[in-house]
Amino acid sequence: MTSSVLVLKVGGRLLQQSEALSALLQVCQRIQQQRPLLLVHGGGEQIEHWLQQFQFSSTKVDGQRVTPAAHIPVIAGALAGDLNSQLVAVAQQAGLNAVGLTLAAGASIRCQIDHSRGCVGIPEAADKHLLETLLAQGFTPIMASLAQAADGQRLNVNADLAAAAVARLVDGDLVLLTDVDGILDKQGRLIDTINSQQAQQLIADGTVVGGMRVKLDAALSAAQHSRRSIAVAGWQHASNLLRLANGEQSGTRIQF
Ligand SMILES: Nc1ncnc2c1ncn2[C@@H]1O[C@H](COP(=O)(O)OP(=O)(O)O)[C@@H](O)[C@H]1O
Ligand SMILES: CC(=O)N[C@@H](CCC(=O)OP(=O)(O)O)C(=O)O
Repeated sequence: MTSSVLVLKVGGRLLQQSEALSALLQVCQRIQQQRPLLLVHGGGEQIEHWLQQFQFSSTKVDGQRVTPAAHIPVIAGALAGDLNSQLVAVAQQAGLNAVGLTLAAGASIRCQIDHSRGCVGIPEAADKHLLETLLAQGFTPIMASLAQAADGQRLNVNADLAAAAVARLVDGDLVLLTDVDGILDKQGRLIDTINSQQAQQLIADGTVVGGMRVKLDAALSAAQHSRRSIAVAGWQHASNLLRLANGEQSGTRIQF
């Protein structure tokens, strides 16, 4: 049994699949009996939908959303309001003592502003006191990928980068769950392991693009920093997560 924290990132598409979500959170509840668990979530598709409802058009550059200040109330409503409270509710139904937070809670994560994209944060580990306190008391923090700058400006943060910063903060193992089985090669076959050189090649030759490119960057920097491998795996089969939590292989392992 390991006592290191498991940091699990889930994206917006999982939150639209109620059966898969509740199956996954039941597995989370079993894992939480063995080791501290923390969730970080995104919600890219829901943000897209909410922005359209408010007649805003939105673009991404290299997998990350360009975020004018006028979009922030809508994004905060989607991420920290609707999705976070939904995830907390499902987690509590599964028996977890879940606490909904943003990255800004307890000044856990601080951000530089990515001025090229507007109100977007580049997250860094900052203060672990709040998360360590919650984890030590058996709570399961569930963090929405919304942060703030030093001047209090709220910032939209890519959830994979957010999860990597949180994993660094709590010195945890990082699992990035997504809607595909892992990172696929040009023929659509699952790649078992990727090292730093292979990652650069997969990005340079256009095999890994968009959201998966951000995920691979996040995983690589987390692996290099923690000197541990990082998993990118699918959420479709909740048993995958149990295997990963037990140190077994599932999906793609990003090596340092
Ligand atoms: N080489 C690749 N292997 C797998 N998925 C890829 C690859 N390149 C791009 N993608 C895309 O990345 C998506 C996952 O990233 P993203 O949409 O950001 O998901 P999430 O919401 O889980 O973070 C996949 O659904 C797929 O369309
Ligand atoms: C800056 C940036 O790109 N922020 C993301 C935050 C949500 C996210 O990352 O959601 P998924 O995990 O579902 O992709 C966005 O606005 O889509």
